[in-house]
Amino acid sequence: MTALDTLLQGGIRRAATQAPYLDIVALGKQFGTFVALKDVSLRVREGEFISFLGPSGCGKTTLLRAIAGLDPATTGVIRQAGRDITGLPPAARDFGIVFQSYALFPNFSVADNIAYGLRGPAWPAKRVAARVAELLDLVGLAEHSKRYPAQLSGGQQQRVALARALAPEPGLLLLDEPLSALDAIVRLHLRQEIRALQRRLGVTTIMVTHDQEEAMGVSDRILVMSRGHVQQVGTPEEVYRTPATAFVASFVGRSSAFDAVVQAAPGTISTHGITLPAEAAQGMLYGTAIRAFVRPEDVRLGPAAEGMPGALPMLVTHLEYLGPTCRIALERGAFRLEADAAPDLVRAVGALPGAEVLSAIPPDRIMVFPGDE
Ligand SMILES: Nc1ncnc2c1ncn2[C@@H]1O[C@H](COP(=O)(O)OP(=O)(O)OP(=O)(O)O)[C@@H](O)[C@H]1O
Repeated sequence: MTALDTLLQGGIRRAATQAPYLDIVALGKQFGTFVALKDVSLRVREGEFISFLGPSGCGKTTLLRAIAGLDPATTGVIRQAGRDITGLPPAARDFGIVFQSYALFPNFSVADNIAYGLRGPAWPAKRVAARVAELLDLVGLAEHSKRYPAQLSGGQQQRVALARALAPEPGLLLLDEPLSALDAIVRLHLRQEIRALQRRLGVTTIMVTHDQEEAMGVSDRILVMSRGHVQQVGTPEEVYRTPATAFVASFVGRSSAFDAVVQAAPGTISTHGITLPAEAAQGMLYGTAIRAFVRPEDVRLGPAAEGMPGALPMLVTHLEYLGPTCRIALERGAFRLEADAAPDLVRAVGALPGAEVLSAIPPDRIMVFPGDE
């Protein structure tokens, strides 16, 4: 073993044994008979940025509110920094929170809004003033400290809300759809700012969002939820490339989905009379009904498809020019695929509506899941 190996192994051992900063164990939440969260477990490392992603009503906000103590869980345990906080009221917990609707005090100036939580003996006036000045700088609003919320744009108001949440130096920053009310450009800009700020401060952060691009763009890991269940927890690349369930494959990123059946030859599936090699089907029982997914950027066209197993001519039925790529709808009988290709390639292979192009899917790029999932 080299010195580097020893060092790496030591690091891995330390990471594996390090207690999580936030430890959520078998959390459940019921509203009457309605089960909003079921058996949710998650370990968040110190300094990590985690997003809760899922469709409307899946339980993301309920989970965030349980962590904050705003709506305590029915069952399960939550530990923060080794302390069992499950039964603690919000005021006894250590977090800052930002909501979608800025929730600023309209009759307080920007500076007073930020100072709002800085009370008690630990915060003499001088320290408050210094902390407010520091945060105004941090969120780029030093010149606006005397303004009132109504005199600020939506993005600026959300920066004030962020500064207010961070002011008491909480161990945990909770963001509940913080960007949803903003327009697309401000939204993109602010999400990058939030991430940069979070990295700089090293504050453990959880963000609720239903926008997958947002979650992919800023998170260390994403927790994907559906109907109160955790579907997968993984890095953006893991949830995109190796989704754990059919739900994750269809919810995260674009894909063409089709029903298929596992064939007798190992690693092959068939759909609408077409046989395709699919590595993921290897080891699955002959005759198993599956749901398959293919990402549009994985479809090979023209010369790139030549000689690939399963390559077949497909009819171009529709073409959308999107700037850097074109989105192409392909069809062969009832089998339909969506493909993304650079405009140059589209021109080179003549993939125009009405034309046929040779198309293929690399066998390792077909994601398959048992049909009843
Ligand atoms: N106080 C409540 N009483 C009854 N049901 C509730 C309550 N709060 C939430 N629910 C239900 O729990 C489920 C999860 O709600 P939650 O707000 O966590 O969803 P979400 O994933 O955050 O959705 P959205 O993105 O729309 O905010 C929903 O079906 C919702 O109707």
